[in-house]
Amino acid sequence: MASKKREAQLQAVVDSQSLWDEMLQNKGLTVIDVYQAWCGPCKAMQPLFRKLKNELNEDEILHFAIAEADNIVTLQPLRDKCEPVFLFSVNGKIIAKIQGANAPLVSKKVVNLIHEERKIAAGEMARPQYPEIPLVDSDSEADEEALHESDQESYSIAIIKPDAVISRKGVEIKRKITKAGFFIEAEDKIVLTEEQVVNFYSRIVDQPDFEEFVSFMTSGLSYVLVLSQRSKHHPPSEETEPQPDTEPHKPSEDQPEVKAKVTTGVTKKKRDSLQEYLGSQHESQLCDIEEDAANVAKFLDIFFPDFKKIKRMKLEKILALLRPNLFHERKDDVLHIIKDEDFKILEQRQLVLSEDEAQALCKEYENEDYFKKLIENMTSGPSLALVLLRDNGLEHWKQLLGPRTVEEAIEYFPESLCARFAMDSLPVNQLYSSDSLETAEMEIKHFFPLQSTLALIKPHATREQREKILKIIKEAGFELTQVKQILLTPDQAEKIYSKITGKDFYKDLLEMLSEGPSMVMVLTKWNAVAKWRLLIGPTDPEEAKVLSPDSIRAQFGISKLRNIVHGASTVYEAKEVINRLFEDFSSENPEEN
Ligand SMILES: Nc1ncnc2c1ncn2[C@@H]1O[C@H](COP(=O)(O)OP(=O)(O)OP(=O)(O)O)[C@@H](O)[C@H]1O
Repeated sequence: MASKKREAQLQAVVDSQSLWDEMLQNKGLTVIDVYQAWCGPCKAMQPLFRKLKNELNEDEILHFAIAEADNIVTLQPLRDKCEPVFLFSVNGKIIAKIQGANAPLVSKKVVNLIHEERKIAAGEMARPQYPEIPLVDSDSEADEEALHESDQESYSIAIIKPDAVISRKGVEIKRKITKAGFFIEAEDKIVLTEEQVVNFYSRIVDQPDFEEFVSFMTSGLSYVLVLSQRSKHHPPSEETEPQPDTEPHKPSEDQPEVKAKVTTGVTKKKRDSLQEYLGSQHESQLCDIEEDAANVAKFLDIFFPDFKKIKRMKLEKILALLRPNLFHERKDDVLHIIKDEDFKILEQRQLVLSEDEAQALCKEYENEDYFKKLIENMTSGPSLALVLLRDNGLEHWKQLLGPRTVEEAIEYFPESLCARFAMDSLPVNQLYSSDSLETAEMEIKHFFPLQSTLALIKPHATREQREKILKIIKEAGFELTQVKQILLTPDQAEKIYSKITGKDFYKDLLEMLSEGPSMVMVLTKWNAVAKWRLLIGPTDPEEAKVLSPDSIRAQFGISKLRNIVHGASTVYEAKEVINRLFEDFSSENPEEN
């Protein structure tokens, strides 16, 4: 397991066109790992490169480099490749290319080329006139590109509108869409911005009530879905055709099967029928579908800019834990490694484990004679629990950690975190990993239980400020569970502010709330009440600017009264207000439930 630092020593980092041009001045052979920013250089090949470097011992004529395709114009044709590409440059000329981490082939190529260089230097052979190879255009690559193109064409984008979401019909519509043979490739539950609505509905911008329509579309949560019908491996099957005016075929038990049944060959016909099909199901008013390939490509960029990247990934959420001694002594070192290894830390908390929790997390050691000592140690002080996200996260974390005992780690895997962070206090790995994704899910639910809070964007927020605040909310990892834009009545305001109705500024508060609609939201995440309070900052924006300059109130608040947002103060208050307020909202639309 190589750290980034060691990689950098072994391979020169080429991350700009000028460094690329400079690298081409190398004498002899340079083996270049061309990588994409989102997946990083190919770690699997690094032991091979290190071995070749040591065994061939030709530092003057054998060089290794990593080059990021996105930053180098010459490498443009290699952008967005999902497998690693290795280029072989001899005296500045790219003479060979190998796709995929094919260690035997790469090794053979390097050994042959270095033998040639040795013979040339010894005057035993003339330098072969290898042609410079093009970076693309092999048939297989052209095919791959075409395949990506056709993949893209087979997507459509659906928007399930706010009235459907608030009346809880969104889930039902999604079910009907999958029943009609579509696979939901990606989805998001968001409050659309004005720009997104204008873009998606550009064909109707000239209609007289368009402005009103935009207000409605930006007033609450919508679902945005990326749908596909493609399967490269199954022949067309008449059976799977949806029948717009009859009951559609039986839903598949699981979505991948739905995906596997349909084919590119029938895509167009089936796609044409989705809007019609939803019409026959009386849902077409609640859901709009875009199928035009050019528009779909544009909307993918708008709504899911990372769609292509994420689709190729296997993003996995895992629980990691630093046992008490490690947390106490070397927390920062471990956190640096976690970040260097491209894990995103979604949540983290210190906690003193109960005996039951410690026993559950140390189950793998329960038959060891040091088990009792281990449990004592685990419950003796705070541990650090983390929720981590990464492509192939579970496997990567396990590999980084190495074996379960220090003895084994030191003997066989000295670079593993188990060996590097070994401590006298315990013979076991100081870091914990869930053993499977299922366990990870259960552990995350246990250590990071979800909580909801009530939040409000006050009427004086401009549309632009509201959109920025919603973006901050999303980026902070809150799920927008419910959203309703509403002109709060004094009764409803009292439900939110029951604690302060006796204050002398309460009248002003009511007056301010009557100036226009507020955006009332339920936000959900671990520790949501406290996290939201932290994000909004102190009541007085002037104080917020000093104490918490990045907070929402510091950025957008005007005065104590017009401090842009509200948040419930306690978990109890949040629960009470959400129940009372949203009960109230649903009784406004009884026919919708
Ligand atoms: N001194 C004041 N003058 C004018 N308005 C005030 C004053 N203090 C509070 N408010 C208004 O009343 C709201 C509720 O006041 P509270 O004391 O509960 O503050 P808070 O808990 O920080 O804010 P919130 O409950 O809105 O999150 C504040 O958000 C603010 O709009």
